[in-house]
Amino acid sequence: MSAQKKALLTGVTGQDGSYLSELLLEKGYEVHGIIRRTSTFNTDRINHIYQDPHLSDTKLFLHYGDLTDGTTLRKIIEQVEPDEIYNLGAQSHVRVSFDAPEFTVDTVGMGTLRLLEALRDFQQRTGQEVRYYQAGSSEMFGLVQAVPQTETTPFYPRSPYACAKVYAHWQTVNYRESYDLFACNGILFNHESPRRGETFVTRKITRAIARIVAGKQKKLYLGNLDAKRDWGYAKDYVEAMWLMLQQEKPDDYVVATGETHSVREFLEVGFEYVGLNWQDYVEIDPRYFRPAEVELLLGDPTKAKQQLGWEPKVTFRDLACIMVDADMQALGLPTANGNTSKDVATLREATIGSSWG
Ligand SMILES: Nc1nc2c(ncn2[C@@H]2O[C@H](COP(=O)(O)OP(=O)(O)O[C@H]3O[C@H](CO)[C@@H](O)[C@H](O)[C@@H]3O)[C@@H](O)[C@H]2O)c(=O)[nH]1
Repeated sequence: MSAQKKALLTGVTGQDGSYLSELLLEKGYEVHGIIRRTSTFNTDRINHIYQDPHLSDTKLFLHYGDLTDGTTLRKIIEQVEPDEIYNLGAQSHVRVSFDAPEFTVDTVGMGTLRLLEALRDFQQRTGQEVRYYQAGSSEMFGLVQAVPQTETTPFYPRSPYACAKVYAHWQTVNYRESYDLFACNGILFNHESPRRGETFVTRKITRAIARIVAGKQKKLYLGNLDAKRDWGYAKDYVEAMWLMLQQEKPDDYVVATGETHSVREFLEVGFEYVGLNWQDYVEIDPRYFRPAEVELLLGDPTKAKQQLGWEPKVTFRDLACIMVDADMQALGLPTANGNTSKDVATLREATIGSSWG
């Protein structure tokens, strides 16, 4: 292993990729991210940590590639020789996965297999250990089998996205057991932040609140308000990813807060925070319903707490308020009273992030 650790991330331009890159850079890593070529810039979330690669102290490097392109993944691994790989890339929108199932499964399912194969070959050929983190999802639990959900709760996926995540999960377990790879699955429950893509429900709500306050929007159209999620703060969650790869043995962990709240409750907290009544603004549009819905997610993070020493730090209410404040600030509005200004200051840097879908 080189003196300075090197990490390779897929999904580096996403919410989690940007927070994880910051964390790894703080820890002295050299960070390599794989980005997709797009006709418009897609690096908003990492622009603040990106430096000109010609500078001698550059620590963040970007490589063009894609989870659908195994040859390039191999080339990048050969070139970077990473100590750790974090597979965060995906078509990650559950609703969109019903519209684009093949693409979703190709990136999420086959993409994971391509990466694991490339990693296995590299490790076997060079003898260098590469630790692997697989971004698993609480969506894998799908139709409720038991609550709270733990590492041993059976999966019952309810979307093309979730089916592909289950496939990726078991491939990761299989590669660990078959080839003695240090490969971990993080089963992460929903995690949000001001960098969340605008089409996920929390950010859709907080962005709409700010736009309503600014007079730029009159209505907010949503789907199922009864769905319940275990919502945590993304910055807390990337720490758990890193911790998993620092253990003596590879294993799988649930990462969650242990609390569940409905979409309706998120609306209540967010609108109330700016002194508005959500019922005056929200309308239901069936286009946002899903062919099959996951009604209830509630995780039990006991194993992560005990074995990783990991704790979620941001509560449900604080999370909603942090996100509202950040969206207010992005529109040049004063933030509402009562929020922790430290969090807003830390988060102001990146109220961006457009995920399509
Ligand atoms: N996106 C969206 N969701 C809505 C809306 N109205 C209601 N919802 C409901 O809000 C819940 C949360 O939806 P999302 O924020 O889109 O997230 P998700 O489907 O739970 O998936 C997210 O979390 C997973 C981990 O559990 C991740 O794996 C996945 O990639 C994604 O980040 C779902 O039950 C959805 O039906 C809407 O207008 N838009």
